[in-house]
Amino acid sequence: MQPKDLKLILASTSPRRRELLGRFGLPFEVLGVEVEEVPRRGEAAEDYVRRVASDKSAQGQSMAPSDAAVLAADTEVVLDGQIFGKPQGPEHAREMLGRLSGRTHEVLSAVSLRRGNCHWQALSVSRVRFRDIGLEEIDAYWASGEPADKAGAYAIQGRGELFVAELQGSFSGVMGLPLLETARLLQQLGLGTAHLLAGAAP
Ligand SMILES: Cc1cn([C@H]2C[C@H](O)[C@@H](COP(=O)(O)OP(=O)(O)OP(=O)(O)O)O2)c(=O)[nH]c1=O
Repeated sequence: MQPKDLKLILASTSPRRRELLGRFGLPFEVLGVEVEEVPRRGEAAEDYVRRVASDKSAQGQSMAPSDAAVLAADTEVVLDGQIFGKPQGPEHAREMLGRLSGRTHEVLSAVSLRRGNCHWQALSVSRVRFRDIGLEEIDAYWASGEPADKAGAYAIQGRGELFVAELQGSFSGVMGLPLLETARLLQQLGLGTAHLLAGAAP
C-alpha cells in the first residue's frame, strides 16, 4: 500500500531519470533543478557525486511543498580518478571517448532522498569496459546528437551500447538512476519492494 498523502517529487531535468523512476508506477511530480557541478580541489569522485546529488535534492526541497519527499541523483564517469562530466563540444567528446576506448571506467550514481529533516543517500558503482573505438566512429557518434548531454559522452541505453564490451554493476545506475538503490531509499518512506514490483494501477 502506498502511504497515504505521500507526495513524491523527482528533482531532475533528466528524461532518463523520469523514465526510470516511472517504471515503479508511482505517482510523482518533476521539478527542474540546476546546481553548480564543479569538483573541489582534491575531492574524491565518490564524495563529489554524493555532494551534487545532495545539493540537487536540497534545492528541490526548497522549492517543493514542505511535506513532500524529494529524490535527486547525480551520475559521473570516472577514469583513473578523473571525473568526466558532460562534453562541452565535439573536441571534448572526442577526447573523452578516445580516453575511454579500450579501457575500463567506473560510473558512479549517487541518489539522495529528503523528507522534512531526514536525508538518505545511496551510491551505485558500476564498471564498464569499452572495446577499442576508432576516431571515425567517435565523430559519427557525436553527429548522432546522443552524447551531448551524457556524462562521459555516451549513453549505454542508446547507440553507445555498441562501445560496451562488459558491464559489471547496474545498467540503470549507468543510465542515471540505479533502481535497486532507489528502491532501498524509497523503503524509508514506507514504500516496500512489493509495492514497487506491483506498480500502481493504470
Ligand atoms: C554514462 C551515461 C550517462 N547518462 C546521463 C544520465 C544523466 O542524465 C547524465 C549525467 O548528468 P547529471 O548531471 O547526473 O544529470 P542531468 O544534468 O542530466 O540531470 P539532473 O537535472 O537530474 O541533474 O548523463 C546516460 O543517459 N547514459 C549513460 O550511459
